[in-house]
Amino acid sequence: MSTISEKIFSRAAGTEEVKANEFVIANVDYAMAHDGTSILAVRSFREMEIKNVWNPDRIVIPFDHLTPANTDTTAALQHDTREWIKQQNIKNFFDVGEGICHQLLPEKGFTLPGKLVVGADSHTCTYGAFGAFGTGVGATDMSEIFASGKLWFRVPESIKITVRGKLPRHVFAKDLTLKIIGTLGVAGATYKAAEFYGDTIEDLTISGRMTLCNMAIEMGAKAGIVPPDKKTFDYLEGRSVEEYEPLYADEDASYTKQYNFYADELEPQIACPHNVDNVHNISDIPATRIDQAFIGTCTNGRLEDLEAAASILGGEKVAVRTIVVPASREVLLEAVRKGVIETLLEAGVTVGPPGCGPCLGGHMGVIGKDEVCISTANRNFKGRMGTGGSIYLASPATAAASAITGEITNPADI
Ligand SMILES: CC(C)[C@H](C(=O)O)[C@@H](O)C(=O)O
Ligand code: SF4
Repeated sequence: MSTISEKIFSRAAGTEEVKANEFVIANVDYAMAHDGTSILAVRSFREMEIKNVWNPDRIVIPFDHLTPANTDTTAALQHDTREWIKQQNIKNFFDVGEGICHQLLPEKGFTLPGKLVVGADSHTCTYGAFGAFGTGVGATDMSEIFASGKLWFRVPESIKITVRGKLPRHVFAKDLTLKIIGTLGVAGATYKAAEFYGDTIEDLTISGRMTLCNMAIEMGAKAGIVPPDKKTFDYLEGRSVEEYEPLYADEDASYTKQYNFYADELEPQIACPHNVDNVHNISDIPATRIDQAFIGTCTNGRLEDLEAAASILGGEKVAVRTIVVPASREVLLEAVRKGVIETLLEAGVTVGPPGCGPCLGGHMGVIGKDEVCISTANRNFKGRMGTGGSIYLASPATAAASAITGEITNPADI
């Protein structure tokens, strides 16, 4: 009678049947740090005066947050980290332009069902879309993993979220995700593992499941997990770096809470400033002008997202500056091959290099103090994209529709 998380931790800790709330020391299957956090993890690793990392092949480092470097300070720090990566013989290093960590680890086959993947980034929970236990830690914890390959955990309790029905036209995984977070609240799943079930979840594409699991942390969850199925195995075919064994919850697994959602009547959702759980039906939002639209990030920067935007923007012109940042080189290449980028460029969109782009306000689309941005990202905290400004979170289709009119707009109205 175990949940998926209990099973993964039993395997990773090499103990029989660990239960929620037990403390374990787990072997980490893959460890990830990006340019922002590897710098700090390396600093603390050096302070430990340990010579070599535990296993260079199990460490993955994408440079995505401030790439290409925005200042000479950033450039110098990145240079130092690159040197350390070379010296440690870490081959899984993805430099400028390869893409966002949470897109690259799945594409490169590191996020496998039943595995424990820990990242020095809060949205590491994205990997639950593949039936892995993916979770974020701070840079100091990451340096411990670099050194030993292990980390202690309190095995989380689990909640069960079941979604039934068919998402209407113009309503996407992002809208469902916002609905769930709006209902549970930013602390509604604190330190819980959220397992997702139901025909709506089964119908979601891999990309949609990644959007859903990506935002699990926004309701406080330690992980968000979709049980792996044929779609998962098909995606991983030809990508997975090693064998894996999918793990599923037992029928009588114990959940501290169960929630039910219905997709049939859902309309596009908007998370209004300045909290991710300030979620409303788009029809309840008063006329709101925008200055910028941003489509990208580890939440919504995949091919399917760019296609959804292009299907709205095709033959139209944007009324406000509109920035599209593909989540990875693979996404960008596919979007070029399929003519999606051409459609976006013709509509007046600015396309940036794969990476986080302006998501956390570092560069390439920071907003002014009184400006309003509609964004497909996962956070709308005050100051997230600049010292001031307001951020409305939405799906790529809603962001694209709003870019055309210059105010928050339901894609059904275009
Ligand atoms: C910079 C990094 C530590 C941070 C995170 O952990 O999430 C960033 O990716 C974010 O989205 O705010
Ligand atoms: S795209 Fe945004 S949310 Fe995702 S890892 Fe980068 S900064 Fe964080």
